[in-house]
Amino acid sequence: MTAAIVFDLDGTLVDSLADIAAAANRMLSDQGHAPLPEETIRGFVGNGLPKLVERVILHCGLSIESHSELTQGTLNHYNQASSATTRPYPSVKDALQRLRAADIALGVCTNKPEAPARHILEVLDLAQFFDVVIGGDTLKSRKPDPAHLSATFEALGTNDACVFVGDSEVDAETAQRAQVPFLLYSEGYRKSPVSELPHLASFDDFARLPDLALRIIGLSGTGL
Ligand SMILES: O=C(O)COP(=O)(O)O
Ligand SMILES: [Mg+2]
Repeated sequence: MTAAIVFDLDGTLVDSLADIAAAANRMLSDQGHAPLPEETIRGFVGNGLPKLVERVILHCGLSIESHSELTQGTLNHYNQASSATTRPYPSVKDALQRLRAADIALGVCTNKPEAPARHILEVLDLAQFFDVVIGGDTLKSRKPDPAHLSATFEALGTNDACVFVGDSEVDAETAQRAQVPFLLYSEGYRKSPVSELPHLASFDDFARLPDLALRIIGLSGTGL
């Protein structure tokens, strides 16, 4: 049996909001539209780039007919500067190191397109920890479809002793539908109070994650 932990990316492993907002605002600028505040765009993150662009279009009163073109335009901008300011949250790297040292297989299940997801993990020196990265455009399914998460665990070669770690309503729903224990990182892009999201435990500091996760998957660790 291989124990495995799968992580969400945006708002969980990395704080990527400023680069996402910059790409959306460059697309808006191409359309002659004023930029949106980062806080507004924060509320649009979670269901992947096409959905984010759809939310921007509706918010700004642009034509939904141009959805494909504006999604491609936003992705082009994002691919040019996806790691300009994006950084791991504090203690993420140490936590991943500890989990790998405990022989846990690690994967990423993100709604971000796979290419920028892999790029960010490389640039931030996090790619080394992950055997599997499945993006929002890798499969036909994406979170909250539980198939996206199940496929990530299957690719890691396990369907036992699993934990999913994420930051959002979408992640909580995905875990619930896939029947995987869910750990909620409370410092990401969630819109509702922690108490309204189904989760086994929450944490606000990655220094706490290894003990928490190891205890849940029954290996060791010291306390929830
Ligand atoms: O791209 C998004 O909308 C969210 O990405 P995430 O699944 O890594 O949080
Ligand atoms: Mg997220």
